[in-house]
Amino acid sequence: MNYSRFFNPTSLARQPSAIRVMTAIVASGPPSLISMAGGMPNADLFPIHEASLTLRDGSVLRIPPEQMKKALQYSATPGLPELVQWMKTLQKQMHNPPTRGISDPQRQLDVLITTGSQDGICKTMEACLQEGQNVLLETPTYSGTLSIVKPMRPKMLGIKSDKDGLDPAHLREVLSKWHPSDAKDDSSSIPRLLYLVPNGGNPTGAGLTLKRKKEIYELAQQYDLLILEDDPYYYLQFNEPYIPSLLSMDVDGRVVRFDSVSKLLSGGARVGVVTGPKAVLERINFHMQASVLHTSGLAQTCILSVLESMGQDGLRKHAHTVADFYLKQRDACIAAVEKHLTGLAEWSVPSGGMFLWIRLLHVKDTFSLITEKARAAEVIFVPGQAFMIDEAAPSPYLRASYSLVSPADMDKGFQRLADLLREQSKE
Ligand SMILES: Cc1ncc(COP(=O)(O)O)c(CNc2cc3ccccc3n(O)c2=O)c1O
Repeated sequence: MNYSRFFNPTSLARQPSAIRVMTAIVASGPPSLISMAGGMPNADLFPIHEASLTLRDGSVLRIPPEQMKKALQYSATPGLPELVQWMKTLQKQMHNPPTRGISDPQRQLDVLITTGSQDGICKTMEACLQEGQNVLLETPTYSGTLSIVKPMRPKMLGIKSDKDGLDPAHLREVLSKWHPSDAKDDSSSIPRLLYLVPNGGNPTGAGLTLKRKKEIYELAQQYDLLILEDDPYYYLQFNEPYIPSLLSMDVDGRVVRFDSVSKLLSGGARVGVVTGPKAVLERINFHMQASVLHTSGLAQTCILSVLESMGQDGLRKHAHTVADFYLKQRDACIAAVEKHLTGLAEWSVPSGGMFLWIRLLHVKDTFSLITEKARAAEVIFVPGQAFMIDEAAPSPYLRASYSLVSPADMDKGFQRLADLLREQSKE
């Protein structure tokens, strides 16, 4: 793999920050090392001395003084070593990535803690994209990624998707404009990056089938694409066994995977996990050294304490409990739309995640309906335009999230939407 072809000049210009290099040396040095290098504050002066976390099951996790000192002090950019190691073990267990132990230092698998997977995606896009460059994005897709990508003004090539996720046939059709050999020509306009959400799609709730993942991976090999596998809903798949990830089939080191603790443990802790080839994670690491230095040590420590108390099996058990909750919520949501929107809208039943993607049958564009009339009727959704590459184009879609609302309120909410649609059709 020639990774340099994926990075823009700004990313290639990034070098290790001197301060972060010193921090790493101090952290790994012998106790006899006398360091007057890092401008670190004296942690003995920090007012927070220790903490305890009471979990819902009544157990109490202690963060003792020595661990609290580390949590409150500056720490390594890639993440607290113990948390990085925990995540490496989890990724091995869940995905068994083929690049885990390979000798090639560029392709060898690595793990990095970011401030939410959002920041991992952001820094990866900021390392790779250039104005006017072709980039492949599933469509519709996560509005947060579109807000990262659009200001960089690449040429966004939307790849169609359906209830089974991104359509490999359309990906093949779009790529057929080039020849695989163009990937060896630096001056070629051939796309180099593919972004997708494989499970519990946002906004669609769609899940990529294994067959499609294999086809997508083969196309990525043929055209030398880097695949950004944005997968915060992996553990919110409603069917088991989980469909194997693209990371699990990544023999080349071309998959950069984004996981998140947001849907299982805490969204506000802002802890994400990037897993992928060292050559790519190094670029993100250098960018973090210049931006945030590292993700909050306190947040990482709290998450690590919970994970260590759960263990890998406990986390999977917790994930099943969470997925079961969202499955019940999904079923209540489907019951409500079947009751109120049959004949007025159409939808596919989500295979994971927390979103239902609804197409209104007699509405050209949902934007004003939702932001004005639905709001007045005291029910709110997200208009489809938010998930489109061309946000100016009318969209008959809306995204409903069933994560927070009770089944009774879902029923009321869709009743209000149905009344609105019937009112509108009389106009
Ligand atoms: C596909 C995909 N990739 C990455 C992320 C970011 O996850 P994180 O940074 O690891 O927490 C997300 C989070 N999506 C949303 C978050 C959110 C937060 C407050 C309010 C609304 C929100 N809505 O609507 C969302 O869709 C996602 O869906």
